[in-house]
Amino acid sequence: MAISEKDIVKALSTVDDPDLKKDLITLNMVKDIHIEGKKVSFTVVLTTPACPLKEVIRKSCEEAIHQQVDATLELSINMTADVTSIMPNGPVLSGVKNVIAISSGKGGVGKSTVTTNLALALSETGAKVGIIDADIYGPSIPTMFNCENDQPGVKVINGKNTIIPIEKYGIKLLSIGFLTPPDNAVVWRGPMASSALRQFIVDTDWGELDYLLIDLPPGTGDIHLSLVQNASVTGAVVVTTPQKVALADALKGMNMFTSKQVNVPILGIVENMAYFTPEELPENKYYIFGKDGGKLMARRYEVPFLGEVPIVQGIREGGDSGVPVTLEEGNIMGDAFKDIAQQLARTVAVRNANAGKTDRVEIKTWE
Ligand SMILES: Nc1ncnc2c1ncn2[C@@H]1O[C@H](COP(=O)(O)OP(=O)(O)OP(=O)(O)O)[C@@H](O)[C@H]1O
Repeated sequence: MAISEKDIVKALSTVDDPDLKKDLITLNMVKDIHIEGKKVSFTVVLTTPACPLKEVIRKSCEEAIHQQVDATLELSINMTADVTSIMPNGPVLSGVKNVIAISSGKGGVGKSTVTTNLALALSETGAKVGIIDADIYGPSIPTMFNCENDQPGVKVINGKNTIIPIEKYGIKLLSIGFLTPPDNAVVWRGPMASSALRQFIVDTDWGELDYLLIDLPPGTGDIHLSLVQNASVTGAVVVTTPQKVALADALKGMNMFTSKQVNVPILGIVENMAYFTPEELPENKYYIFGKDGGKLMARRYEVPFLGEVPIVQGIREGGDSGVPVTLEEGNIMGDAFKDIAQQLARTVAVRNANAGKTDRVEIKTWE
């Protein structure tokens, strides 16, 4: 008997996406089914190009069809990805699928290092990525991307002056640091900084992006408020070191995002400087700031733990030289960031599949 498209759909409706816990047909992930005699081809559209379960899903599709339809079919499965979004398609950031806040309670815990390397790791999987460096106290993204002397462009689009981000290593970038000379310490006042961030969000041509990462100042303040008022934020990543004082501050940050008025979900915790390890002796681990603080915090507050990064000289050097470790082929520290990026992309996909959009915040001040 000839095989029909219906038979294939029926078999694939028994295959679940392990993260999203629904079947591929319900999730509308199967496209372009073609049948020619014993040859069957179709495309599975995953929700993240970084999907570590790609091969598991492919195998499950093969098994389902061979077991339920015909064991002799010749299958050709094309695995692609289309990052999901819960952003409203309004005029603001209309081509941006996910806005992700990268935050920390304390300063100096490695928020910009994590933002930089996560952006590069996400981009390496094929995603389109941008960064807004909104850290008014120490905008370090231009240094980490070795573009301190670059200037974003301005173009008139639809009669309006529009900022064109600079592009480095395939990442679109804007930094509050581009607005001030590198050797000139400017004290950003709240309203001034908020208005700069607003321009980066509202008056910038970001084009099509899967992820726009926002490197926030440490703590909570006007910039955080400005972000959630101007953009619909997919979620926040909290970067912390394992010691008690950092964790206490990280918790305050988490509570701000999840407060009733702000209502931005926590996508997960990254534990940076989890331990010190000499690069030549990676099996030697020294827990100088304590052990597993971020992991335990994630467990306690029931938020995803995205991964840990040790203190390694190369990470600091990569940040200072403007060639982040993730760019270095075969660098095991780069692999740590790649794992975290995969986890983050998965968490975003799960969040988008299960929850509604985050509304922009209408409040004017924190309560
Ligand atoms: N895992 C790591 N190993 C080694 N050095 C690191 C690591 N993470 C961050 N650093 C270094 O620590 C310093 C502070 O990091 P970074 O600027 O990323 O922190 P931050 O939290 O963004 O700081 P700020 O509070 O100024 O925004 C930088 O010199 C960076 O290279």
